[in-house]
Amino acid sequence: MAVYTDISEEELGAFLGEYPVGELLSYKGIAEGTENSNYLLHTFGGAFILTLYERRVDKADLPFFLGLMEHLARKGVTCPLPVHRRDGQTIGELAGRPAALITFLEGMWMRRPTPQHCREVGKALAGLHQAAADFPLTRKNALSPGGWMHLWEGAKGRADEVEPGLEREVEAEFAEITRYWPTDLPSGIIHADLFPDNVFFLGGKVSGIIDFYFACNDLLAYDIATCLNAWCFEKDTSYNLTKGAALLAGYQSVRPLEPSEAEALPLLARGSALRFMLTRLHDWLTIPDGALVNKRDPMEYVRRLRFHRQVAAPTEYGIDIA
Ligand SMILES: Nc1ncnc2c1ncn2[C@@H]1O[C@H](COP(=O)(O)OP(=O)(O)OP(=O)(O)O)[C@@H](O)[C@H]1O
Ligand SMILES: N[C@@H](CCO)C(=O)O
Repeated sequence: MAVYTDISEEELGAFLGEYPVGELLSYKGIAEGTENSNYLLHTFGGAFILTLYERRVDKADLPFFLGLMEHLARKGVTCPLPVHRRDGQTIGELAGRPAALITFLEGMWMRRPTPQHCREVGKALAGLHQAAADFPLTRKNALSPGGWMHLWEGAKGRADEVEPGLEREVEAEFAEITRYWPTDLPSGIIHADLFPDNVFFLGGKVSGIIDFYFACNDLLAYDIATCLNAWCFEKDTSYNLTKGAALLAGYQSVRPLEPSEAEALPLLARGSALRFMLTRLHDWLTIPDGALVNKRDPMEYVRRLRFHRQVAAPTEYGIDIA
């Protein structure tokens, strides 16, 4: 459960007074997510999500994240819309935290995505890349190779607590991945965390995309690599080629990949696995046991890293190279 900050009915009522949403009817903490505190609210005006920004979110980035959601929604991507206060602002403050109110999206996230879901998410990702292309703000990816090193420096001394030998293994990965990391592929705004819990479905179709708090400017194909990691592995860490092929075909039905992007997939997938392993490792070592947060297992991503390391060609991900 990710509720780091408790709020009282009185302070919430006062906060909502600034918004044209009517009187508060009910609110409760949401038992999912890891990064921010989220509450589901019902008011006379409808259902909303209240987010209090914690830990990794820099307040200075909020205009980028919230502005991006408005931009995407205007372009037909179903994502939450930030609610404007009466003074026109979308960012307020509650319980000492920056806070925003966004619209509630209907739909369910898929605990067990099928190849058809993977195809739909591939299409949705390409649509997002296209819709975001003319968003005027930019944000550097804080979790690209420079940021990974920062996380690793803080965690490596204790990595062997998670699995003996992990420190040496990850050191070697860093050296390889950063040495060959591409910089000249098509870039734009990426979601950067498009995991199944951030994509809602209704009737087999994507009904909404949430959680833009890692969005940034980076390589478009890196976002695809993250989706392959998040959507196309089974519980036993076997890669599901049918799901991978469906996700890639879905993406390419909207935006065909350039040959250089397809070529880079194994390395991008490796880098993306390293990135999620590192944030998980950091959290694993720093969040106290018993905190009301789901700690995610870094080893799931170490195992993905090991898979990508032995991939010899992008076709092993199921990509159709014309
Ligand atoms: N606009 C929305 N409409 C409906 N439900 C939402 C919305 N935004 C968030 N939620 C719910 O809140 C949960 C947590 O939201 P979110 O993923 O943004 O949190 P987070 O702490 O950033 O999580 P993550 O670990 O994925 O980064 C979601 O899984 C979903 O159940
Ligand atoms: N999607 C991330 C957590 C939130 O950023 C993970 O599974 O590690």
